[in-house]
Amino acid sequence: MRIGIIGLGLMGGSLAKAIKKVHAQNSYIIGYDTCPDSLRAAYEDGAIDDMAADRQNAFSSCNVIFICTPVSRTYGIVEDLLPYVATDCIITDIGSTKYEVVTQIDSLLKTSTKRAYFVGGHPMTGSEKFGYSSATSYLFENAYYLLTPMSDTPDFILFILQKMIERIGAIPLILSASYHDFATATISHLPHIVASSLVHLVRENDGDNCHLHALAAGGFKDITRIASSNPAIWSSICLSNKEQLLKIFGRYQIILDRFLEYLKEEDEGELYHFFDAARIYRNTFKEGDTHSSSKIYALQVDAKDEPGSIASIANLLSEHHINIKNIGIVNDREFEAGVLKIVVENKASLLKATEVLSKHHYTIYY
Ligand SMILES: NC(=O)C1=CN([C@@H]2O[C@H](COP(=O)(O)OP(=O)(O)OC[C@H]3O[C@@H](n4cnc5c(N)ncnc54)[C@H](O)[C@@H]3O)[C@@H](O)[C@H]2O)C=CC1
Ligand SMILES: O=C(O)C(=O)Cc1ccc(O)cc1
Repeated sequence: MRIGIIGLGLMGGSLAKAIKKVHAQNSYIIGYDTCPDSLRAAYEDGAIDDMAADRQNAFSSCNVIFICTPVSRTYGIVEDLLPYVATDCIITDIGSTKYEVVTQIDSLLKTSTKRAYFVGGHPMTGSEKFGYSSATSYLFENAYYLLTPMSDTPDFILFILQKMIERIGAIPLILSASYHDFATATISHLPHIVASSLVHLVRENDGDNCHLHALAAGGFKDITRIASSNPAIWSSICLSNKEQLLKIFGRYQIILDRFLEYLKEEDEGELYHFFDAARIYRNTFKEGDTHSSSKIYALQVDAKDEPGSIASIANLLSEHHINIKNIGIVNDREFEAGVLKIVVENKASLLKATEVLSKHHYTIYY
């Protein structure tokens, strides 16, 4: 299969690496990025097989093209590409908003003489990091990958994309574009705005001694991690999901106003209930519990903040034939001592890893 990837940052770079991991023999990836350094880095890494010199002709042989740029760029790229793509080419994107892009491209395709398909996509995974240097081959594992087909998208087109998504370890889920935008405004876009506004609150209220900055730890760092995300990506997301964001902002304001009322009234019972109801609901979100058939076998282990400590743990597990599926530093910890999250293949590997690491005096958490 010949695959095009336009935009080789965190998401596009990760996609290229993930496809290469599972399809190395029978995939040929042509990449393009307006940033020459990202394009060259992806090529030198072997994540892509060819560097497109331009955005148009270079993709004419592709069966599937993924657009992995800021959402504001997607429509223009499809418009430029369309005259050059092969008949029956599948074009998809991975942008965080769907309704605007899908509606505009639907109109474009309906007035075009070219028979090509567009299916909106959105992997529900990522991080506050950005750029090709942060791309990993395992980003999509066990993540929901939302698809928002057009009303006339043929089943076989959807089937091809679903299979590709499953091969990179993600879980395809079909939604309407409008419901997608409502859902992501609520669970992702508004939380990003809240995180950035909390950072502004500290910045604007700190004194010359910077005490607020020095004291902010634990909960503040947990809730504001995503404020470190790429501003170009997030301003583009907000503009593209303006209607749903305004709606959900209004509902959020009602909750804040309710809280303010309880506080002004010194209503201890309602204040208690406010925190308790949130606590109970929050505790029903299990980390990594995305899909019943994709149980994650993971443990967390304290790693010293010194060179070689991660390698020692990885070597230890490898010596005992324990295959590591995923490994990463947990960001949302109160202290900086470093907790390493390790995902293994199955329950037997998890028990063995626990035994081996305990024997070597590592502290383990689940
Ligand atoms: N960051 C995240 O966690 C997630 C992001 N997304 C979506 O993925 C898309 C990409 O985001 P990231 O990879 O995080 O951003 P990024 O900033 O890491 O990468 C974007 C890349 O697109 C390139 N680019 C920009 N304009 C271009 C153009 N006209 N032609 C070719 N390349 C161009 C940039 O040079 C950059 O390398 C966005 O639409 C975002 O909404 C979706 C899920 C998660
Ligand atoms: O880092 C995080 O927690 C994220 O929220 C990543 C993310 C960013 C944008 C998306 O559209 C989906 C996921």
